[in-house]
Amino acid sequence: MAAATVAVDAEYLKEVERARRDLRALISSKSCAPIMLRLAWHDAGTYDAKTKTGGPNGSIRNEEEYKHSSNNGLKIAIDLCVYQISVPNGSGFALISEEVKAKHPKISYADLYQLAGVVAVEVTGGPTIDFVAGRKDSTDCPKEGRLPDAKQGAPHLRDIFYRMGLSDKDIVALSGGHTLGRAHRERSGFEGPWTAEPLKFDNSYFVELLKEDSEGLLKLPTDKALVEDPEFRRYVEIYAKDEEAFFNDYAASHKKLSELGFTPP
Ligand SMILES: C=CC1=C(C)/C(=C/c2[nH]c(Cc3[nH]c(Cc4[nH]c(OC(C)(C)C)c(C)c4C=C)c(C)c3CCC(=O)O)c(CCC(=O)O)c2C)NC1=O
Ligand SMILES: [Fe+3]
Repeated sequence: MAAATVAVDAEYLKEVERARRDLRALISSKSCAPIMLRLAWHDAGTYDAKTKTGGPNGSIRNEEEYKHSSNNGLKIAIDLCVYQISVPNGSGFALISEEVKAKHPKISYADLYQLAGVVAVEVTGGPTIDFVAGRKDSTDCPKEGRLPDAKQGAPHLRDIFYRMGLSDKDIVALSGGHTLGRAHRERSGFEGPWTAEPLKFDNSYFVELLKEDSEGLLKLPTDKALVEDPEFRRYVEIYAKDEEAFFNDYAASHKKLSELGFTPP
């Protein structure tokens, strides 16, 4: 059963562009591009191509799903879709809460989270990613265990990403998203950034992968699998040498992941 879609008329598309502007302001002002990108992936990365369940449907906003241990920390990003504006009130400042979602009630959470992922890559200097609107929200939460386990290696990565309907090239390109952000011990048990500039979207993740370990920089077991497996390594070497090739492949894989199970209206 293909994922249901919301009616996308001219008004909906205008709302999407208004929300894109609000997300640019929010993500830039809060420097929260990495966690917003992770939120978009964790909503989409549950897709099962065989059963056509999970995928980018906003279900991660439900406590049952954001409480999964692989989603530790993501409630911060879910709540960041509510942003606060401080306004003078005579005796000081009052915080008013202006929910991006409340400002744009027509937009589904599913579209909002994927739009946030696209904007997060754009505002940190990454490639422009084509965004097609129309995802419908679902409250069906997949069982825990559909996202990859960082402690495993290449066979596990293939099991998880092939189940989504993605390829070896997608696995390597999407892992390049670790050019942004960092791991937090209290969330995943891992600690630290993957690159020297965790708020800059570039190909430095792949350059670091091909070097010896650098003090203070992280390599997950799943990251190391990308250089240990000869098929994955082919792409790592291309992306480390050619940032444009990485940007092109990343933009295509990002769009694919953000549209798993979704047939654009
Ligand atoms: C390919 C396998 C893969 C694994 C196992 C993975 C695991 C993973 N990713 C991140 C954080 C993490 N991940 C990501 C992008 C990301 N994540 C992700 O893997 C999925 C979703 C499939 C698991 C994809 C496909 C992408 C692609 C863009 C960002 C931007 C951050 C930093 C967030 C922050 O700074 O808070 C953490 C640390 C969480 C924390 O402690 O805050 C871990 C353990 N990321 C991976 O790529
Ligand atoms: Fe990750």
